[in-house]
Amino acid sequence: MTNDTNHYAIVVAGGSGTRMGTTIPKQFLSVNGLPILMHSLLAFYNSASKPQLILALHTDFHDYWKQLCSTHNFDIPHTLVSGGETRFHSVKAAFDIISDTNSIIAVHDAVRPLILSLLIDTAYQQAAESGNAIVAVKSRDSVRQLKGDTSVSLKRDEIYLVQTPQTFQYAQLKAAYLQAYNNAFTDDASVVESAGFKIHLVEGDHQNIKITFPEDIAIAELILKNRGAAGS
Ligand SMILES: Nc1ccn([C@@H]2O[C@H](COP(=O)(O)OP(=O)(O)OP(=O)(O)O)[C@@H](O)[C@H]2O)c(=O)n1
Ligand SMILES: C[C@](O)(CO)[C@H](O)COP(=O)(O)O
Repeated sequence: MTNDTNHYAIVVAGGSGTRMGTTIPKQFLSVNGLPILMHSLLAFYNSASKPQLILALHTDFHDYWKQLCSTHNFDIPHTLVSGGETRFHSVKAAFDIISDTNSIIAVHDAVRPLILSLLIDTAYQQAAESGNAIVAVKSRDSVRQLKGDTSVSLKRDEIYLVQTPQTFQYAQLKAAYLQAYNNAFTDDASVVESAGFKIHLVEGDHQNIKITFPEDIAIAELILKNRGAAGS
């Protein structure tokens, strides 16, 4: 990678949030007075890597998003694309508008609003060196794997729980997202691995939670409050 490598961030927000169970998809819910999705975009905007932002949103919510931006005076530059049927299809739709083959691209769940800008920068740096960088944390719990009607203990030091951002050199994502969709693709690392690339983990942050269930909103607010108190 050369010094003129450009950074992009694909923020995927095309889901419907069925497990959250709210009328409005969870990425629009408020955490500390700001929609979850805006926290995520701000983390990338405030990073030293200064990526160009691409936001994948279901077409039905484009006007709603524009209204929210106006309400919150949210004027961070970003390109809006239409999300797809699954996360895979949303990532693909966003990736398809990138033509810069010398770029490094981070893919991030809009619903991980607590991502730290410093970790984003580490991920871009590591992807520049290794081809990709997948943010993940070591399991803090003991882990067992079901095997038929019994279970076996696994070495927890060898178990990583995968988060986002997941960051890649352009060529890896290009090859990966040419593949047909497979429901074993639960994240970008699984898609890129299936295209034949070795996956590189970088140490993540246990506070980089994914907002999935209602209680996650309260947890996120508490973490932000503690961060604010620590910074004051
Ligand atoms: N068709 C889809 C499905 C998911 N996502 C995004 O992928 C991220 C992780 O997905 P998840 O937490 O599973 O979100 P939902 O699919 O919305 O949630 P649920 O599975 O509970 O319906 C979210 O930011 C979500 O908006 C997306 O961009 N397009
Ligand atoms: C991409 C991801 O957030 C990594 O942990 C996760 O795989 C998304 O899974 P979900 O089933 O869409 O919540």
